[in-house]
Amino acid sequence: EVFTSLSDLQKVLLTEKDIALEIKSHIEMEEERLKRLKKVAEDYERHSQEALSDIEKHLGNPVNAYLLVKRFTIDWERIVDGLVKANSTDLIARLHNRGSEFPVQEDFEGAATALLRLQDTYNLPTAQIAKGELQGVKNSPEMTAEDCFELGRTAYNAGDYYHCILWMEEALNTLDTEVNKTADRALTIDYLAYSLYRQGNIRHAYLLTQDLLKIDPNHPRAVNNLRYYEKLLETADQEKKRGEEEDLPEIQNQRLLDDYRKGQEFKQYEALCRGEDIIPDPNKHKLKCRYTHNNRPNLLLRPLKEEEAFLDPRILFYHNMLSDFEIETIKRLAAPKLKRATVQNVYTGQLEPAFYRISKSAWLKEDEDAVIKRVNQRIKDVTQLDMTMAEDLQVANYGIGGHYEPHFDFARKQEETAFDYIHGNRIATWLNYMSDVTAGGATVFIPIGVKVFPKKGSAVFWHNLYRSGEGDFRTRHAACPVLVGQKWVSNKWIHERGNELVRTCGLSPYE
Ligand SMILES: O=C(O)CCC(=O)C(=O)O
Ligand SMILES: [Fe+2]
Repeated sequence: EVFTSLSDLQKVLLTEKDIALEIKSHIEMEEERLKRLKKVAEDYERHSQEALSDIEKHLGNPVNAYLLVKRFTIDWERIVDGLVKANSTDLIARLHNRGSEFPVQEDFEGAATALLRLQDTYNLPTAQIAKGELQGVKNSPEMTAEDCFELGRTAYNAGDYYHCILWMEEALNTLDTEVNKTADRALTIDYLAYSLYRQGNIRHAYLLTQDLLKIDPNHPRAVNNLRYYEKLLETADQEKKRGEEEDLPEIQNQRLLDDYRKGQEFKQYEALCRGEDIIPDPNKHKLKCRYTHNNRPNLLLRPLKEEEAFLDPRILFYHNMLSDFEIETIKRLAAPKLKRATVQNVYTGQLEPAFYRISKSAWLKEDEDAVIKRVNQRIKDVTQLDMTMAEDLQVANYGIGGHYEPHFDFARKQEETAFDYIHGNRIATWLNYMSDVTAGGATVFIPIGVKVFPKKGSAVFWHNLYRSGEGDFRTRHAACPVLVGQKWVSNKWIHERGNELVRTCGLSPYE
């Protein structure tokens, strides 16, 4: 699955370069082959001309007879095998034999789904995406009618008629402007009409199907569909007991959402990702920033700039956490180990990939490199928490539209399997941003309306648990889909055990 991380897609670009070389060398070979094949044709032509000019004399010579037969047997096989058969099967095998860097259908569907997700989350008009404009950033070519069509078809195959309508309409608009048409108008209308019907626009489906029949009068499905839509319209008209033609209603096209996505939280999550202020922070004027060193030798020499992002729960932002060198080292160590991120199944305790978390991640141990040790030490110095039970440093790279939907970092009571008693629950999260993200990719805390935008070298820190060990539900957070650019993060999950005397209980469970 190369679509789940941009790091892997980078390899695909190199593959593309190799492929160009392979094809070019193949063409050279083929040109050579055709040259020799042409010589064979000329030789046959010349030979037959000579022989035909005096057939009897020619065939009267047994050597000639022998040679003629040989031309059609022994020589012939050599010619067919060596010169007539093209070697494209070899080429195909060689091109495909490149292992995991070769994107496959699943990757295409992943990339298509990601584009549609970005369209929804960031409220992007279809025409703008087709023009390659993403929130004012333009660095892709315009999509052809066929590019739009294939996106619509992927949506269709997933039963997503909402996006199918948007993209088939875009395909038709683009077709109108194309000199060299890249898509089939009839087929596009076919998909569009049916999707319109599925979204409850029978009259529109009916009219479009009529258009389709003008292009292709014998289209078998269109003939049947037209009759079917006609019937539906008749019944609808009878029910309304209205004889008169009414105006064409506006197209209805509702986004397809499951129950969770229809709910309040998901709406708020998407609004936060777009940078909207969903809950004004009443304590905004009280937020402070300072240099922090905690009297630690390393930090005294290099204090961190600490900024409060929210007071309760306390969310802290650190401006100068990692150096470029440290970031490059962490990325370099993690790149070969990146694997599709998994989440723990609440019921089985098993780790499995999930559509709501699309990124690749790797774990780095402290002894792998001095940089890891140094970064871990810095986190310890700043948070003053005990790290004995902390998890290894996790590195994540988000792919096209990569995201992590709202979740808690701590395990809830019903997920007893998630964390053992030796380590305890995840008391706190330290999250390093290891790249700037051109657009999108914020970390958002939904219940409190906080959004943190990644900045290379900076970090955020928060406690997931109250001092009592109760989970703090206000820390529910998410990683918004990356709209433009790359997103690399690394994080350290710190656990309860060892911190009993560092972060002691208060008087109430919720402080
Ligand atoms: O990448 C982010 O912004 C947040 C990641 C996160 O919440 C997690 O990995 O648990
Ligand atoms: Fe998280």
